[in-house]
Amino acid sequence: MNRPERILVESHGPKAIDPPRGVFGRFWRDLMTSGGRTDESCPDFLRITLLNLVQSTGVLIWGLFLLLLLSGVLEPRPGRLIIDAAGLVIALSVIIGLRRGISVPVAAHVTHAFLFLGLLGLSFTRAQNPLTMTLPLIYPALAFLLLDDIRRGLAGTLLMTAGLNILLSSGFGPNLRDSDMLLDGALTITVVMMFQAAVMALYVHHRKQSTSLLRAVSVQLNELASHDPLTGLYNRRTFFEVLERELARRDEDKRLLAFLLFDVDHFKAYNDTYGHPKGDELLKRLAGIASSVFSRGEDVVFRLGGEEFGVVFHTETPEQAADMADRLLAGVEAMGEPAPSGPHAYVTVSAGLNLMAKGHDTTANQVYSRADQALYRAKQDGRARWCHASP
Ligand SMILES: Nc1nc2c(ncn2[C@@H]2O[C@H](COP(=O)(O)OP(=O)(O)OP(=O)(O)O)[C@@H](O)[C@H]2O)c(=O)[nH]1
Repeated sequence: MNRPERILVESHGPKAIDPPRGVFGRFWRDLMTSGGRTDESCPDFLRITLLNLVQSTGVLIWGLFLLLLLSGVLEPRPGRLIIDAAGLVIALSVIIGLRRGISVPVAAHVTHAFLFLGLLGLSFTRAQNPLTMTLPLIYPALAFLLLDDIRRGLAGTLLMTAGLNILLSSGFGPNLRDSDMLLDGALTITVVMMFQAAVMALYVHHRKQSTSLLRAVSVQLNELASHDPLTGLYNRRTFFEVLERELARRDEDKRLLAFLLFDVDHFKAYNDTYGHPKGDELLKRLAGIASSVFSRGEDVVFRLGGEEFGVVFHTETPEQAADMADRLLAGVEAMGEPAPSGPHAYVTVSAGLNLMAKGHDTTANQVYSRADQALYRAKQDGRARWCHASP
């Protein structure tokens, strides 16, 4: 079967989203969708939402610290103030940047780097606090989701695990004098992180599987939407897409663009005489004959409906196009299928040939309709013949 170079059947459209209720609901939606720049149909929606979530939590935490530092509840040491201000500026920059459309990977890398350094810094400075020791446990999952990359997620996990184990064994961490607790702590962190890594790997594996399943389904849907199920040829819908594309690039090509429309003669009588299943069989055989006559890479054969077929092809000269039409008609007759009625012994087809002159036939509809008029003339003139579309 002939194939056009590229046929895409796409369908998209944003999903309807319930309008958020209340001032807080609207604020939250506005924050998470980067000021309405994204919605659930956006491929990076989850990642952008996560980035907004991490960074808005950052704004809250850094803001609270700033208040505590400025109000004197916490000692406002210059180092603390600098780190706090930097955290606040980065968190706000990422949130505003996402609203303005900065690239998601950039926002993700900035967030990830800050998270990594922050958690590592916390582990060093607050290692005595058991709660701090649990914070890095959330790191691998966040790193993985933010970077959307299993290799980096795993590398980060290993780094963090190694770092924490070195920390613990070098004298930081809770119950430092109790070597059993030390070992327990290191083991727990290692096991938990490895478990997270395993879960991530599993998740990625399943996601890959479902992605390839989705791809296969979409290929099948594309096939169904673009092909005629009886003959396996491209259908009418694809015909118009292909023809529009060929018309658009006609000027770049020195060759002639041609369209041959053909239709079985007395097909109703054939069905009535031999039965509908035999009629179907005949249509399939005709599809095979047309595909073998028009078998060059760029030739495309379509079933346009009922017993009507079309071929879009290129030729060097009008004579060559006429020769192709002759070969198709002769090929059908040579099949030797007994005709149900009419003057011909065997089943025949009639056709209209439209050589799309440059400057004429600017739309696929015009091309089709002029070929259809030529086909009509061929039928009027006694069938089993083809006519040129009048210029
Ligand atoms: N077996 C079969 N018949 C079909 C199919 N689609 C359309 N037909 C039949 O094709 C016949 C077309 O009849 P007409 O339009 O009168 O054309 P015709 O009998 O070929 O007459 P001319 O084209 O003037 O020679 C109708 O009887 C349709 O039922 C199909 O998929 N399978």
